[in-house]
Amino acid sequence: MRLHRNLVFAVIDALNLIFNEKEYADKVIEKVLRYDKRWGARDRGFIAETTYDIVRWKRLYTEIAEVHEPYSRPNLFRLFAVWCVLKGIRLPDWKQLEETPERRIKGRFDELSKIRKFRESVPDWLDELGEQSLGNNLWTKEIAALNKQAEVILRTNTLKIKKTQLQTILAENEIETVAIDGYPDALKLKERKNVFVTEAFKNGFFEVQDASSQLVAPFLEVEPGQRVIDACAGAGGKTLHLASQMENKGQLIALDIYESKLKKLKIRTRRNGVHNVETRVIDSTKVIKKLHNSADRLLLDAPCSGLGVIRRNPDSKWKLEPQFIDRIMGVQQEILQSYSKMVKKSGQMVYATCSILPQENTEQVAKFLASETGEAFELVKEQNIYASERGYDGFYMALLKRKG
Ligand SMILES: C[S@@+](CC[C@H](N)C(=O)[O-])C[C@H]1O[C@@H](n2cnc3c(N)ncnc32)[C@H](O)[C@@H]1O
Repeated sequence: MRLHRNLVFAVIDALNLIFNEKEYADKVIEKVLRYDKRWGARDRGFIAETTYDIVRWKRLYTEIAEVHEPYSRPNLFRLFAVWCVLKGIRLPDWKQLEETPERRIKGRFDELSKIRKFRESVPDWLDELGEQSLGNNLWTKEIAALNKQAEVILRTNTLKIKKTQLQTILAENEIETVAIDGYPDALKLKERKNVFVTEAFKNGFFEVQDASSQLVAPFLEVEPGQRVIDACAGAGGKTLHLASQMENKGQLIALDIYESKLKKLKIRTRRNGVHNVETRVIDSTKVIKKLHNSADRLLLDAPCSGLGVIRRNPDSKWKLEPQFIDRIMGVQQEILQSYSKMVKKSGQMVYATCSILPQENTEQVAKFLASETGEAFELVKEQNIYASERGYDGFYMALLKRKG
């Protein structure tokens, strides 16, 4: 691979903004990719993937390069040099990469790879928490799987098109996909491509949604004509899936505490040809009270640590703090306690997170069921979805039924 100076400089700029200015990696990449309109898909891919790679392996690379925060520009180049050496890419004779100690880098890599927190590039506290919560074996496998680059998975919008038709249309645009067993609406891209520029996307024929996330809406067992509430709807990834499972019939109420997210959801419903969604901002407890005892189905896709999706957000390894996890666990129980009252007798709800920690998952559900409000519910089934077992994001979901 031949390295182009302007692309590498863009990576260094991106790393500076992410590591030193603490900006979000996805936003930074969007910004940096706007630097030069002439860059093609391969150039853009190089910038995005190299930046994400160095973010993902930050701890390992900084230990190897022996550099510390805040990173000066020469030190960011040292991290880049480590990336090149470990990838087997021949270093160009640029001033910034002079005197790169290639043998020492390889030696340090071999040495540090023996220790999980360095090999898998995680902070001490997270490595300890992962091992305590999941046990040594599962955590070791899981963190390795979560450090792999996520594949691009699409969910067919069955309101508009059949999966096989979508596959044909994409193939005509040189986007080759394969179906995935056990995920009825999913298509996996054979090769990473920007699918958002396609006519098929603009026509609302598909959404980009991880395979594990595609299991959540079906778990709720919705039917056309029901009243369904999606109480933590965000920008609506699962709302749209629920709408297609309801065949656009019945009432789907999407709630969130952020109006900005619900606005994005509205735009997506239009593209998807979804007509049965109504959005409401939770700006007081009244919004929830008005809906008490009214829902046939309720989805609680709760805010969480996001530890199951670090393949997609590798910088969350560096942004996440133990205090945040403690706080969000309080919010999760609060959501279970107060929002479950929206379910009517014999109705069902799903509590889901994109976390792999039992504290946020099965233990939250057990605590809820043991509480006064929870007595009205019974657990029908629950599922832990591990990245190391399925190859997709880590998720948890529990189906609970309100007694008749
Ligand atoms: C895991 S995300 C939801 C993702 C979304 N369901 C999707 O599939 O795209 C959790 C959502 O919960 C929202 N949230 C946080 N605290 C909340 C609360 N107390 N009540 C309702 N929603 C909340 C967040 O704004 C965020 O959009």
